[in-house]
Amino acid sequence: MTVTRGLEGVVATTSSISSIIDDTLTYVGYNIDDLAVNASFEEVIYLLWHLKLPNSEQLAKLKEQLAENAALPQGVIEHFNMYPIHDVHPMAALRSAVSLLGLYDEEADIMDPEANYRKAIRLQAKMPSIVAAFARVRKGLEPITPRKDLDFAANFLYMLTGKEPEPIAVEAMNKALVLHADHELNASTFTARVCVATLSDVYSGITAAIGALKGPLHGGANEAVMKMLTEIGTLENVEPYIRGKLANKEKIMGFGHRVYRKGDPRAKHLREMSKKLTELTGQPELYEMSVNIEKIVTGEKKLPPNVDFYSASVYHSLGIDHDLMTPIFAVSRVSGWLAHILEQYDNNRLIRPRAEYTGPGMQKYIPIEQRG
Ligand SMILES: CC(=O)SCCNC(=O)CCNC(=O)[C@H](O)C(C)(C)COP(=O)(O)OP(=O)(O)OC[C@H]1O[C@@H](n2cnc3c(N)ncnc32)[C@H](O)[C@@H]1OP(=O)(O)O
Ligand SMILES: O=C([O-])CC(=O)C(=O)O
Repeated sequence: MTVTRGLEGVVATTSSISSIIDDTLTYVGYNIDDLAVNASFEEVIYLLWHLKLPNSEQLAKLKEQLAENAALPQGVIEHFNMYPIHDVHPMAALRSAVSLLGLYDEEADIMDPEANYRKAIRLQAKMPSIVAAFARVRKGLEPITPRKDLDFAANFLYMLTGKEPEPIAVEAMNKALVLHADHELNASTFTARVCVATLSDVYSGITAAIGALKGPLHGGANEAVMKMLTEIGTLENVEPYIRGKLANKEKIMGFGHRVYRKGDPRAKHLREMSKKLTELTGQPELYEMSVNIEKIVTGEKKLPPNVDFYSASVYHSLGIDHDLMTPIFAVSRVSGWLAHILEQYDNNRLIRPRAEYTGPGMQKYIPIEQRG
């Protein structure tokens, strides 16, 4: 048996959704650089689910479907008050809420493609409502009813804050959502595909994927980057802090990638936004600290920043609570997870690799009273 730890380089499926070839990321053949500058998040959702960009009518219909399905069942909102411990992480709340949402969906276990597409719409529409509602309920605030006249990015910011967002904030959120939407067979997408390849339901697949995204080696890295920036605190402290971590062989969050070697093409868009937004909010040192960290880590370790590095200062500049950064990633990535789930159902095969056994050889059962 050949063991490939972490399945590095293993090609486990075919997919028409997104590709990473020679450090270039495309969604259905469209370069991410093109989409980041030109596309709305709703267009990207349509692209990932239908493998083509929508015309105006198709886009209008999708927007209407998302708006119609954004409201949450009251029970999902109420369950946030039932958690036995106080400081529940919003990713844990999101994971639980999505699982609970499945109990409200009469079609949850209906497996035909039309029913699965309807569930995709409901989940995509409700994920931002869950994140925003939890963010408010935990502070003792009322959740905000989603608005049907706002686009996805604007409505999400509106539900978080209760205020109609500035155009620059909407532009930044839309771009961040576009950049995070899909990424070939990353850990959470693979998790979703493994789950539904048993012919389990869409809600189970998304719940499992949220669990995988939560970890700091994956989506959880954006919150970890913000924690690091907060700990560093000043521009002068960057050098000793980062060099100290590297000397201790600790990982610097937001750097490195399993697939990219020269660099993550999404990072430059987030770097640009970080520069603009930190200047606008009067915190340019946050961007300067980030740039200095990048200089040291690329110089010492030849590791470029990934998507999570500059997204931290972007979301911070938008006034977003630091522990909501990974849930925002999930609000975007659910579009990709759903695309992959629909693709998996369409041409399913159980995903079941092997493990090379390294435990003890054959043993004989010893009755408990004879064991030492
Ligand atoms: C959306 C996303 O999921 S993007 C990734 C988000 N995650 C992070 O930013 C967390 C920090 N980065 C990492 O942990 C890794 O780079 C990963 C998990 C992303 C990729 O990991 P892998 O492909 O498994 O690489 P692995 O962890 O084996 O690293 C290879 C070498 O580079 C080093 N390295 C990798 N990333 C880092 C880092 N961020 N800081 C310091 N050293 C690093 C490792 O220590 C290792 O060194 P060694 O060979 O001397 O032991
Ligand atoms: O592809 C990966 O391994 C992680 C990543 O960058 C993503 O999911 O966006």
